[in-house]
Amino acid sequence: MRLPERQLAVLEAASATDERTIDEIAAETGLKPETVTGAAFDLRDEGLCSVVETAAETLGLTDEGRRYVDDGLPETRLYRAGLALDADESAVSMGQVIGEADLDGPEVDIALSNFARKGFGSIDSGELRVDPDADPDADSEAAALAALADGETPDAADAVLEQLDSRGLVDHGESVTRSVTLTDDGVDALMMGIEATETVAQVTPELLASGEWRDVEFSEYNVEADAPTTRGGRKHVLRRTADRVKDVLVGMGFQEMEGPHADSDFWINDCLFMPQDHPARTHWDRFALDVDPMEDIPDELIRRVESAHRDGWGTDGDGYHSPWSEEFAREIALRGHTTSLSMRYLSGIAGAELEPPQRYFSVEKVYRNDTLDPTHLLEFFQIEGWVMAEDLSVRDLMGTFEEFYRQFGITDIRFKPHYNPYTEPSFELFGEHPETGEEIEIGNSGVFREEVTGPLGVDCDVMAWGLALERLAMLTTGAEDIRDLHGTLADIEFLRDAEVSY
Ligand SMILES: N[C@@H](Cc1ccccc1)C(=O)O
Repeated sequence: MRLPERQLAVLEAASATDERTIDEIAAETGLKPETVTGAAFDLRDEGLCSVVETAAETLGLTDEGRRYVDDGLPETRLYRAGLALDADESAVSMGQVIGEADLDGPEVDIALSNFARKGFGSIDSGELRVDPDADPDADSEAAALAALADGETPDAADAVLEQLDSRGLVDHGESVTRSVTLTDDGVDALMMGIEATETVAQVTPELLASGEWRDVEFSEYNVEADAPTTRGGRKHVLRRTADRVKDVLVGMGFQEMEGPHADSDFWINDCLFMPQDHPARTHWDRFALDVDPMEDIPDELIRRVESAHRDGWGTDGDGYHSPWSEEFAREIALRGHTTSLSMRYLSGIAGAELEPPQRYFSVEKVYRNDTLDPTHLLEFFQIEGWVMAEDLSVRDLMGTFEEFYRQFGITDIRFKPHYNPYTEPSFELFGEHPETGEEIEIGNSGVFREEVTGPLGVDCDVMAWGLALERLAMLTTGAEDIRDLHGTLADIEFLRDAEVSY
């Protein structure tokens, strides 16, 4: 039997009774591990050996963890800066210690909370004192980080590793170990004697020029060899979710709306029968812009909207009887919802011909002065939509959502009665988070009141909604924190792999 030299070397290094790993064989033969892997697969294909793969969890460091190995843990830097400023003698102002430690951004909070947790000292009324007996050099978390950085298994208690993990410093990976064992055929072949053939891995100009290429044996490509993962650019998962939403809605017969991000309060709120003293319209919730008021709003429409606010419209309700200012209505702000677009289209000023039935949607950005948290961003995307038809009922609304969300594999949405000044009845929508099992709010909806449709000149039913694109993406990707999806804290590893399920 004849075999390429390296296959023969691997065969001779393998054993019929012990599993030998690729690394062991590589060390023994002096071949590179990837060459051994290739040869082992070739031998397996010839039936001369078997290859078994075992996966094991590996621990490494995240970028943040690696940074701390280089620069020191933030709490340790805080402690040392405190010592340098004699904060063991008397308390020193926190700002000064933070400056000396050169801590910035989120690292400040990280430093303070861990400083306190590790008993490095005390913090009281903006002043910091370090405990001279504390010893950051003996810190088990720092030692475990250093071990992980060196690719070693840290000799640390589970609690220490859990702590590092919860600080987001540990990267969990998987490594595959391949082991080779001789088969009976392999043993027989070795006993009968094998001759080595020279193989050539690469064609060279010399081989071609001399014509020698005709006589040599070429090694085969090993398409199973490990290769580094290459990451090309890809569309952001939110953009892919938005594209998918558009496809689904177009498939359901909807047309797309577009319009300004900065709009007059008239379109954002007044048309929606939102009283001018509503909390959402006050300066702390609204991003007001210091620009000229909007001129081009049809005068007759302004009068009709004003009249709905002052005296009511249609059969029930008699308006707010509170002051209504045209000046305020013309002021410009960043839209807090895209229902401003629905108002523009329903009024006809967007140019659409509106005989029922009609269906419109948009997937556009909105702006709210909210507090950032796992489910709130200051800028996010709304999936706005409305259906105009004679005699719509709540079943139509629920059925539309059920059909829409089903396209994303979400079949368990729930409805909760709600209140909006502009719809009656109104419903909030909830979906269950696939990872946490929590019910999260995914949208708000309802049937527009006569006070909204009447002044716009619409005399049939209009049901409408605003759904949160990011929340939909949380349900489809399993992201637990909306800030992992976009913004400065986005999780790049997550974004590289996240798929839009449907
Ligand atoms: N504008 C509402 C959503 C909505 C639109 C249309 C009708 C009802 C509700 C929101 O932002 O929450």
